[in-house]
Amino acid sequence: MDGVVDHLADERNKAQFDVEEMKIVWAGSRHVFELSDRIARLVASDPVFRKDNRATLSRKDLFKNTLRKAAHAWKRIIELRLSEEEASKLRFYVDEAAFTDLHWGMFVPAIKGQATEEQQQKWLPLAYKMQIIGCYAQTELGHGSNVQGLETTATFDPQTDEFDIHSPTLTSSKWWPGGLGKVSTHAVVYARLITDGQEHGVHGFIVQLRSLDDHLPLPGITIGDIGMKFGNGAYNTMDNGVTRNGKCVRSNVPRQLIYGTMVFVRQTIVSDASCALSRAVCIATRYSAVRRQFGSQNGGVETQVIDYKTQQNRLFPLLAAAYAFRFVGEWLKWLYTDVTQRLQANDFSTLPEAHACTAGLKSLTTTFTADAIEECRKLCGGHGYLCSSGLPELFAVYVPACTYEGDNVVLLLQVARFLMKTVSQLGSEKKPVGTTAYMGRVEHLMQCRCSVQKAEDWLNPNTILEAFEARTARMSVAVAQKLAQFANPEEGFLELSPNLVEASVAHCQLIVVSKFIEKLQQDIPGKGVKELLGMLCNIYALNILHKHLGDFLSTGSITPKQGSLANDQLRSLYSQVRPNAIALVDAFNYTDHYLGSVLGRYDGNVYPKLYEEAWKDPLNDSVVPDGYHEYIRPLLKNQLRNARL
Ligand SMILES: CC/C=C\C/C=C\C/C=C\C/C=C\CC/C=C/C(=O)SCCNC(=O)CCNC(=O)[C@H](O)C(C)(C)COP(=O)(O)OP(=O)(O)OC[C@H]1O[C@@H](n2cnc3c(N)ncnc32)[C@H](O)[C@@H]1OP(=O)(O)O
Ligand SMILES: Cc1cc2nc3c(=O)[nH]c(=O)nc-3n(C[C@H](O)[C@H](O)[C@H](O)COP(=O)(O)OP(=O)(O)OC[C@H]3O[C@@H](n4cnc5c(N)ncnc54)[C@H](O)[C@@H]3O)c2cc1C
Repeated sequence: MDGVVDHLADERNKAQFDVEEMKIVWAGSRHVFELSDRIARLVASDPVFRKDNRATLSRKDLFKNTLRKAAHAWKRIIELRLSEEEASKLRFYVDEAAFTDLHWGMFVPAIKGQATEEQQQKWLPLAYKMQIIGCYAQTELGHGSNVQGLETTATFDPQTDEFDIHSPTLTSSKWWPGGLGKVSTHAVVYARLITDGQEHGVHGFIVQLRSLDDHLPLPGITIGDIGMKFGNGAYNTMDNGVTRNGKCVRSNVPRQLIYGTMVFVRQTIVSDASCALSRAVCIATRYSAVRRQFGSQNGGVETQVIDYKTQQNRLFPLLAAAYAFRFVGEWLKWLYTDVTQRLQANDFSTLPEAHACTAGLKSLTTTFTADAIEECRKLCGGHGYLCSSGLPELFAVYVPACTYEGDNVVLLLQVARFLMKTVSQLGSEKKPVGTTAYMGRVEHLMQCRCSVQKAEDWLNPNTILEAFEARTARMSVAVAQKLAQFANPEEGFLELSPNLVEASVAHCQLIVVSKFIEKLQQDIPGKGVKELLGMLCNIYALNILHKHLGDFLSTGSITPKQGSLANDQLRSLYSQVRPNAIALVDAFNYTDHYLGSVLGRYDGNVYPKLYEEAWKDPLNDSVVPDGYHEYIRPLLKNQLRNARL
């Protein structure tokens, strides 16, 4: 900030905690913080990674620009001999959806998780050096959620020792895979395995799609892009593809491992939610401190909009959620690592819980984040609607996360199956463990009474936890009892699916709250850091309680009076967080390049920069617009009307 006026300096001076230490907590460790900081600055200072022109480029130019950036990123990774961790951070800060996301995020993990040793030795070195580019081709035109309904077949031909991959119908065309449309040379294709005329369910196969010499599709394969997607710029940097038919290599893995890639990617999506959410919150918080409306006395300064309680009530729960998702993401990473180690030792016992947690938390965090980005846009008033605020593009890129890698409702129904199974086993030998351990105390949770008598009582983590546990246990048991009344359980499951989804949401919210509380039990250094995190944890929990008051009241987990006290406590927490708001978003340590927002600039110098940015629009290249002579001038001169007379 040398030589630059910091319009937010007063705000930064108000902070009551050690921001530098909070940056370490947010990053996860000092090592990750230093590495991220170095790579973020490297990307920000490289003109090839400029991204402020995305909204005005045509699709073709946008796509070519993405190819250029991806090639440049790879060049820098090689030149600087970046480690895998550094390279992945570099792609993160380049911040442009591209085929490389799928290559590194799904193709490589699918081979690592599903291929045999021999296959890995063949394919991984090629993929690591980007001598082949891969994608993940599961979804078809006719089926996405219903993986077992995929129509593509892989028929083994013992004569040639090959699998014949066939898409027999239009609906069996692979449709959506990122990177498939224009770039990928290879794909992990999911198809129904057929040997000796017998079907063996859906398996993954590595298929070469394009020639490595001239990039043309191999014989029998038709490939293209599926067309423009939501939002200008945004996810249109990605080629999502359609393809039909093909020959392929082979695969032979246990069925459960086929699901492993989805568990892995869902886990990364939860961490990614905290990034997208924190980014939107950073923009809205800084702008809310800069923006002033009303309240001036005798010509004095007007009120910063961040000081309005309604603004705080909308903004601070989102800030709290960004931290909450960060910590639950950390925990989920640990869970995934643990389950992977067990799977390698042929222990599949924790896979159902890992599946339920990744599916449920992916659903919860992406739904919340997509809604929150839109809320942040509204929190920035009219200027939030400008592309230069960064929020429209962030929303357009982010919102498909509610659909890809599993539709969020379909995923919650998976959690519901897991929950109902857990409830049905209560009282048996099989004790609930991990995230469902609380169900082991179901008798207590069904009849316990919340002890809150005054607002401050809601600051006790055990009180919060018990209220959340009671709500979830009671909702789960109630829906399980209703299910038991159906002669056909599958019919009951369909009929009661809205209630089941609500119980799943409650369970996932409980996980997030409990992992935040667990985080606070760790040793967290730095003046005031733990205190601020404690406030955010309480805001996250009490805001959910307020928003889902109906659940808490109808299950009798709290009384109306206690609900009202929770709300009083929330308001008091907002006042305590307010002086720390700017420092709390500074702790994300985002560069202005990564934020990509005039409203969220670190220095808060919003108005001159908004003005400057507006002049850069191609529409302002000429003072008199194209089309004036054809369409405006005749109108003004009434020439058309005169001609008719
Ligand atoms: C810009 C990018 C930003 C961020 C991302 C960051 C990093 C990530 C990198 C790249 C991502 C980039 C872009 C996104 C790309 C998107 C890719 C995709 O979308 S790929 C396609 C994903 N498709 C799906 O997710 C399909 C959803 N459907 C399913 O998962 C399943 O089919 C479903 C669970 C719905 C199946 O239901 P059902 O028919 O009941 O089950 P089935 O018979 O198949 O199985 C029964 C049995 O298995 C259990 N099970 C199901 N799934 C899993 C699993 N994943 N793991 C473990 N176990 C599983 C199920 O519970 C059941 O068990 P029981 O018999 O009840 O014990
Ligand atoms: C940007 C983007 C990138 C993608 N990238 C890839 C990729 O790289 N590779 C790939 O293979 N796929 C990819 N996909 C596809 C994606 O995984 C699927 O779109 C997703 O799994 C949802 O499936 P669907 O489209 O079949 O939705 P549908 O299942 O058709 O959903 C339609 C509606 O039906 C509801 N519904 C469906 N089933 C049920 C049920 N059992 N009970 C209640 N409601 C139900 C859903 O909630 C939803 O409201 C991508 C999609 C997008 C948008």
